[in-house]
Amino acid sequence: MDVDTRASCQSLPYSGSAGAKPKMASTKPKMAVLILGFLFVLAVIALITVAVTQNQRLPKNIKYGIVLDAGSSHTNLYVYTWPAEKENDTGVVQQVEVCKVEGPGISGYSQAVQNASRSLQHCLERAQEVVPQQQHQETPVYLGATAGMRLLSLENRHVAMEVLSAVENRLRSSPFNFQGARIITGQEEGAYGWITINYLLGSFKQSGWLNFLPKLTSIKETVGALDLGGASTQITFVPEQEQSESQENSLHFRLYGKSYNVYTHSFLCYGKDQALRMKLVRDLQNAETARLQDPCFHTGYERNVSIRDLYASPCTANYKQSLAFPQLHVVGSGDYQACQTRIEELFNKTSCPYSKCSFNGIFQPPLQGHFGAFSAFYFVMNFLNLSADSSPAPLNSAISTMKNFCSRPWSEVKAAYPQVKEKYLSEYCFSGTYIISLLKTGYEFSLETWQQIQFLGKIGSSDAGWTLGYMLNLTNMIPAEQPLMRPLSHAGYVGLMVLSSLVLVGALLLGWCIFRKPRCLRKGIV
Ligand SMILES: O=P(O)(O)OP(=O)(O)OP(=O)(O)OC[C@H]1O[C@@H](n2cnc3c(O)ncnc32)[C@H](O)[C@@H]1O
Ligand SMILES: [Ca+2]
Repeated sequence: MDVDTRASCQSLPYSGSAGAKPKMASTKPKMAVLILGFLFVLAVIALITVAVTQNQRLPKNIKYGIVLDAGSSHTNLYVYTWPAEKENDTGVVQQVEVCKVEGPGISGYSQAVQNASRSLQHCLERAQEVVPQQQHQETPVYLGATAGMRLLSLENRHVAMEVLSAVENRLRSSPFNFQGARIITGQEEGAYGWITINYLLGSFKQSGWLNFLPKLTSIKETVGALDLGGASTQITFVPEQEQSESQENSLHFRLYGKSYNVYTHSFLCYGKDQALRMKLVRDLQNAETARLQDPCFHTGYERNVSIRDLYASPCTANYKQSLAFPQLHVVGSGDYQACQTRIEELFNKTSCPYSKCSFNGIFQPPLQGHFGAFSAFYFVMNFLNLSADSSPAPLNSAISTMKNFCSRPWSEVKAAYPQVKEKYLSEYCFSGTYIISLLKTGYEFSLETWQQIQFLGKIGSSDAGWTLGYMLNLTNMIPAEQPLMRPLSHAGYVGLMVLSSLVLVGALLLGWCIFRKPRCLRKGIV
């Protein structure tokens, strides 16, 4: 049968006999339904339009922040960025730039203070390129100096302040919003490192779409932080026992609506450069000649060390003795076991005034949970291929790797890694052995708990370190209480609005078809 599709779905035309009056009573409700239906469809269209247009994302307002990490070995400048409207969310701040300042750390400029400020020039220019010009003035810049400056301050407070004010003047004259340059404490360094990695790993997040039911959301465990610098090392974690035996090692935080009792300790002089100095000074005590055979360097490796420089640090000053020779001639013998024995003498385990200590009589509660180990922990273990992504090589294989690496002659090592800086390459045997001793003997990681350590350099695009946590704290970006959040995301909200509107339209059409039975649905027409 041929059907005229154009006419088939129209309402039935009036078909009474000529001259008969139309039935007004039956058309009135029809009209009312039509008008109501029309208004309903209009309302649904308006609803969808409002959902889509009104709830549209505004163009992103990006903010920037700059932190300079004035470490003992060198200075790094970090540029962070985050969307302004989300600044209280966890995990939204990202590192977009790291610039390594040429030359030594600022504490190395004690003899030529103005050079410390000049050294920052290149990285400040780089930051001016990364941050859009119209935002320079509103972008905060902070400088935090760590163990190198702590040591210089102990040695000569006046010179340390001179260095600090020279870099401060340089930062003040930059187009950014200078917020301060100071020496941070070891406690702060440990705490901010812990905040950084847990912020980046999302450990503070107690969210999910069930935000409004906090009891049901899972609260993640935090991860401990292990930082190894050139002049100090930090250990920070949440112990099982809430009560601490030593107040100076305990910190309390309230972050995103949860309280944390954190243990932290910073060992000044136990960064890897100062630890090497302390070891050499101890070795020197028994030396009769200027030649020192050192098992922590490869056979065939030789290095001259100035005696004056060696004793110039507060870490070694107590061992000062007058020697007949101005230089120490270090000759490598590449023996892991002997090296480890010498290094372990640096950890005094003889007395502990608490129920439990790490070393040097410092309180440390039993290790708890997973740990992220960064800075030199990562540089060294990564070079030695001992920093697998998920869990590290077992302690025993780390030890055999070290035995094997230390025993390789220097000529062979140098030829195998021509692209690696000689200063770093020559010290990987010492550094790897030191890391194992510090973790195993110092902090008492066992074969089992060693597996809980993850050596990490970056988390996402951000370096693991104290700088991000420092900035988050100073810009008040970590709220004490969980910020109120909408139960649905933007996309979820728009989707749900559109879906409900479509369901309403569908229901209306279906109702129309069933109850009004337009001609098209009548038997014989379709
Ligand atoms: O925290 P402080 O103690 O002030 O020191 P820092 O901040 O300068 O210390 P880093 O973490 O930057 O570096 C720690 C040590 O690792 C060394 N280092 C840096 N990059 C390295 C690499 O690629 N391989 C080996 N060692 C490296 C560096 O010279 C330091 O001795
Ligand atoms: Ca550091």
